[in-house]
Amino acid sequence: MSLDSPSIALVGAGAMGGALVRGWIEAVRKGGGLTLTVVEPNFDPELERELDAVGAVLNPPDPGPVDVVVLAVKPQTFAAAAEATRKFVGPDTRVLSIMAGVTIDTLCRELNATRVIRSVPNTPARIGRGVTAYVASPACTEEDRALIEQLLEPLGTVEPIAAERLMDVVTAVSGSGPAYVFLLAEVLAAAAEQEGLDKDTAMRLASRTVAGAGALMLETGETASTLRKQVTSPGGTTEAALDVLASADGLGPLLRRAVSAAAQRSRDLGKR
Ligand SMILES: NC(=O)C1=CN([C@@H]2O[C@H](COP(=O)(O)OP(=O)(O)OC[C@H]3O[C@@H](n4cnc5c(N)ncnc54)[C@H](O)[C@@H]3O)[C@@H](O)[C@H]2O)C=CC1
Ligand SMILES: O=C(O)[C@@H]1CCC=N1
Repeated sequence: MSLDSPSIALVGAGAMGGALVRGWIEAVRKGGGLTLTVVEPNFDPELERELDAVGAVLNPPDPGPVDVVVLAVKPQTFAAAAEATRKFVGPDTRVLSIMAGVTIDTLCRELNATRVIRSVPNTPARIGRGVTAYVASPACTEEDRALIEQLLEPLGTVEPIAAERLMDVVTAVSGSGPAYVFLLAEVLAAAAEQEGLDKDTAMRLASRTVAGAGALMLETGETASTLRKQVTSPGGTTEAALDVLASADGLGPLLRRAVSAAAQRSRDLGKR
């Protein structure tokens, strides 16, 4: 998809803000344009070069209120960043936040905004394979939602969420979720080492297994449950392992506690 030449002010361009910029660069390559103001002490010079190469306007003088303000600083930094952000917000500006926990109410109040979208991307966005969930304030129009989806689509799939109260669990599942999967690869490799494999072979086998299983699920469209059953021969090795993982103190209750802790942290971040 191309970009309909929006003017954007991006506040914070680290891992996730940088991924957004990379996605927009790819979109502009396909057509349209972009006027981008970046508020970031350490903006990646490679992104500056790429923006220039696709003909985007970077850091125009006196940008004033823009079409979209994107907040991609840490939630703990928001209060400090808010003051410098207000000058980009006018009556027609949409505010798109990717900050964990920060509520639509807080964003409206701190930025004098009404058309606010709170979203949760995840790190596979770096390769366009992320999933971004979002919820819009009541003042947002259909056009606002369409514009925001256009800005998020380069990151991967986009999921509208029905109610803001669900954004904490969304953050705990898809926002933080990649870390759980990477941890799975790490602990699988550690277990392999304990059973006698050398460190490098263990890590290669574990990471290819996690990556291959994820790709299989994505590319076949089959459910996780179906694919799990395909691996599990009656009386076989997988069954022996799953008896442990699915036990009363196994992976299910453990992840239930982990997701609950992450959702609670998201709520707490919103109270600061
Ligand atoms: N990393 C992840 O997996 C996800 C992160 N998020 C949210 O995305 C936001 C950004 O996270 P990351 O990109 O991972 O963090 P990051 O630390 O990579 O990026 C934050 C950037 O903000 C910049 N910054 C700090 N103070 C600033 C200020 N006053 N004005 C402008 N820029 C300032 C920093 O230099 C840094 O580059 C966070 O709010 C986080 O909750 C949401 C979903 C997933
Ligand atoms: O850990 C965090 O707070 C952020 C939000 C979701 C993923 N990373």
